[in-house]
Amino acid sequence: MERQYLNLLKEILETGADKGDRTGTGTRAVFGRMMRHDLKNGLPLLTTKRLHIRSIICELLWFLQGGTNVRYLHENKVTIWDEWATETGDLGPIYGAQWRSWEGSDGKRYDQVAAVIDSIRENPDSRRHIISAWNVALLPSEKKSPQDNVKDGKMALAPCHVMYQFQVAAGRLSCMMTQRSGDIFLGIPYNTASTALLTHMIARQCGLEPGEVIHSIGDLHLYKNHFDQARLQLSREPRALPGLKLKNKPSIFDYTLDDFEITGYDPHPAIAAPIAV
Ligand SMILES: Nc1nc(=O)c2c([nH]1)NC[C@@H]1CN(c3ccc(C(=O)N[C@@H](CCC(=O)O)C(=O)O)cc3)CN21
Ligand SMILES: O=c1ccn([C@H]2C[C@H](O)[C@@H](COP(=O)(O)O)O2)c(=O)[nH]1
Repeated sequence: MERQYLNLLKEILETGADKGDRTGTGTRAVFGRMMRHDLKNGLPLLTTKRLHIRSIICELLWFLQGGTNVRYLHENKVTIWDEWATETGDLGPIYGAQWRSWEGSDGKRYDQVAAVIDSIRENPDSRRHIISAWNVALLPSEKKSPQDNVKDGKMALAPCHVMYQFQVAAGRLSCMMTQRSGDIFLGIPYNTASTALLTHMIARQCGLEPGEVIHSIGDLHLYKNHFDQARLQLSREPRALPGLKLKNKPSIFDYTLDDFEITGYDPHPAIAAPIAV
């Protein structure tokens, strides 16, 4: 499980192509990789460094509420989106807006999360259980700052985790998440864990067992100022995966932080790294 992650980290360091990027930091990158995590083996949280699980859960709850302002994150002492927000805390129509209220050309608002739960319940065999954030009309300009994009009514950042596709088979719900761009040291561990939590939550709402999380990534990169941290992490041995105890709730939109209990998480210490803005 975690070996897949460590192997990708090693592959990028040893064989990746050096390339520039929007943030000006510089990266070493590969293109088109996949990790698979069977949720029956545990919650896919890294153990070779401690992850700040409260940030991951709160960010997911914020998306599920349709949140696009850092206010809710701040109320929970989560600061991971601060660098991209305007002075009023706004991030434009990012994930939360697209998941819960995608504006159609007919002027109607579409709740993709509620719709995907309905479709999984009513037509489990469908191959169209999808939540997409790639709303072309609202993509930001790479030539402008996140804050200027928000002022133009655009997203602060283009969606990275672009699409979630669910499949029901043999009573299990699996999710393939497609990510166009992945910061392997800081972003990817959050994205894998978040997708696993979302899969558990939707499975519970639909009376299904959680299946696999398949994480597919386009440009997968290690920022140049994360090389030493990556080497330190590669020197560590993975430990047993933690478990998740999730409360039952009438609706997926009723969850709060207290409804998640992570059991048996015994990671190596956290490794600090600067975020590329
Ligand atoms: N360059 C970059 N990488 C990302 O992963 C990323 C972005 N930008 N922009 C939008 C969001 C914000 N995300 C973030 C932002 C910060 C951390 C971070 O600094 N994590 C620390 C702990 C900090 C905390 O949770 O309070 C870590 O050690 O994991 C992680 C993901 C993921 N996304
Ligand atoms: O959930 C997320 C959000 C962002 N990232 C990373 C991937 C890139 O390093 C940057 C985004 O920059 P782009 O120039 O828009 O690709 O943020 C992530 O890994 N996970």
